[in-house]
Amino acid sequence: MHLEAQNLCCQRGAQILFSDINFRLEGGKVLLVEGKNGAGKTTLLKLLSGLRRPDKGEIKWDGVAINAADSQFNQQLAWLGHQNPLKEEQTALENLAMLGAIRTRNQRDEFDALSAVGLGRVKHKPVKTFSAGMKRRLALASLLIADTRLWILDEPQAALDKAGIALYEQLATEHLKNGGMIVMTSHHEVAIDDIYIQRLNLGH
Ligand SMILES: Nc1ncnc2c1ncn2[C@@H]1O[C@H](COP(=O)(O)OP(=O)(O)OP(=O)(O)O)[C@@H](O)[C@H]1O
Repeated sequence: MHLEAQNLCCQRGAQILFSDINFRLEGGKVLLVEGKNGAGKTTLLKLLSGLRRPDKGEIKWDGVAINAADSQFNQQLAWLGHQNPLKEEQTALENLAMLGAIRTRNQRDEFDALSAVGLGRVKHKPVKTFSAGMKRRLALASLLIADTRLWILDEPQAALDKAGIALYEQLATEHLKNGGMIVMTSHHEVAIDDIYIQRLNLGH
């Protein structure tokens, strides 16, 4: 499986954010999308997730346009934006069950995923009692129960402490070792082995 972008262009108002973006991402690779504040990283991730259409160019999953009727793209995608898709009144376990229901599941259960991100002891607590870092950990747990090849993650490490960042890097590396792919942004260096890394700099 592979994700491919061909001659992508995106305009916002009169401003051309980026043009002629090309890449091909294979299993076992992470694409680090780099660039300053406002360079268009989030916008590019939204295009790649199918949440927004490019002004020009094509995005293909295994050679098929991601918005084509016969595309397998949506079954293979786990998207995590800036904001955590969590319900404040519900517990960690309830939130994870809800997030699990919207994606193809793997064999891992919610309890195991919550333990893996260090939230095992607060699984029955409502999310409104969580810190920002705990909420991000919970959002990341949703990736662990999904059977999706591609993770597209906008600043997955935001709000995480040092241990949380290391945990994310470890989970990401496991996903890559299993043949998964990741597209992500980060304003910090990401400690994932160079052999997995592909970079895309949006300049500006
Ligand atoms: N809803 C919107 N309407 C109009 N312009 C927008 C909107 N959202 C973003 N923009 C513009 O698009 C540009 C790119 O924004 P984007 O969020 O993709 O950048 P980014 O690289 O992710 O930034 P950051 O590092 O701050 O997260 C910015 O110049 C911004 O002003």
